[in-house]
Amino acid sequence: MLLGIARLTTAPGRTDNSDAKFHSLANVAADAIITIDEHGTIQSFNLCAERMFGRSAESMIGQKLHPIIPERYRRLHDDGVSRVSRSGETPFDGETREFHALRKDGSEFPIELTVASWFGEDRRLSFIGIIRDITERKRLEAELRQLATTDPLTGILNRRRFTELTTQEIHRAHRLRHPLTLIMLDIDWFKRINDAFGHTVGDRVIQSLASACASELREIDILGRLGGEEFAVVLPELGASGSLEVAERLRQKVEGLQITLNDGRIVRFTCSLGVAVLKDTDQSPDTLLVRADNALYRAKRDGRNCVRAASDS
Ligand SMILES: Nc1nc2c(ncn2[C@@H]2O[C@H](COP(=O)(O)OP(=O)(O)OP(=O)(O)O)[C@@H](O)[C@H]2O)c(=O)[nH]1
Repeated sequence: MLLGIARLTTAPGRTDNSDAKFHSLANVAADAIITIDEHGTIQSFNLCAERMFGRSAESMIGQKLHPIIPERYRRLHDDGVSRVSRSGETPFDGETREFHALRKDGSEFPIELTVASWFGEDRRLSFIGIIRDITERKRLEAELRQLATTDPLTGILNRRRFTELTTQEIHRAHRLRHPLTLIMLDIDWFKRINDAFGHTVGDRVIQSLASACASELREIDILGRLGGEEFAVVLPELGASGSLEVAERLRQKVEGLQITLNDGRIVRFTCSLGVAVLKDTDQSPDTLLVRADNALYRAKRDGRNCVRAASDS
């Protein structure tokens, strides 16, 4: 749109002053607007750019853009400007892309940049960059991603994200012909804990179990809360015996946990675990989860606070 200013036709009987129009528009714009010549030298730097980068127009006009570009991208920028100037082709014209920019205090922030270019009356190429600070948008995106993937009570993966990552791991294990196992874990007599001590204490039990399990697992393991007092762990690269050992370690760890209430009472709890090994026929987490759930059911039936393997593991 701003590019069009240079080409605006003027109503009959009125004189045009494109420069004045450009500057008055640029200075009320909510985005930073910077123009550079074919050598990458700044020609104009609007008020919003001054605020965004913490630099005055006076100090920037006549300089290169380097002070507002993080050092690692400067070379790339210079090469891009000289390539475009040489060829006269402007591949990003009108496109909006995301980059990082630099404030005077050295802090980096994400921006969205739209570039347009035009040939002046002297046939020289100029560029205009419209820059939007997208820090807030990025923060909200990260927050949304966090909400969509984690369980708010424990901070571990929610069922949806656990299923997504497990699906990826299953495909990887099949492709590489590597082992993979899944453990299902369920707190024993959890309803009694809620009934005896209240929901808030029940929540603390769930939280302490989640963080205890997370601390026992490797970086590559996937821990998720499937719902209520039910959890699952995927152990890539581990076969039946290795995962039975991990499950037994988790069982002992949970058995050793305790929560001290304000009145000094101590709450202890246990969990039951079911282990299933990935088979060639498992194409999604569903069938693996069913076998682990059957093993978990046997652990409950066999008196709880124990580990059982799926019959074919
Ligand atoms: N405090 C709390 N309780 C929950 C939450 N989600 C589910 N529950 C409770 O978890 C309890 C699950 O009880 P059951 O499925 O009967 O199982 P259990 O009492 O653990 O018995 P077993 O699994 O057979 O050992 C129910 O009372 C639910 O209300 C939660 O987020 N917080």
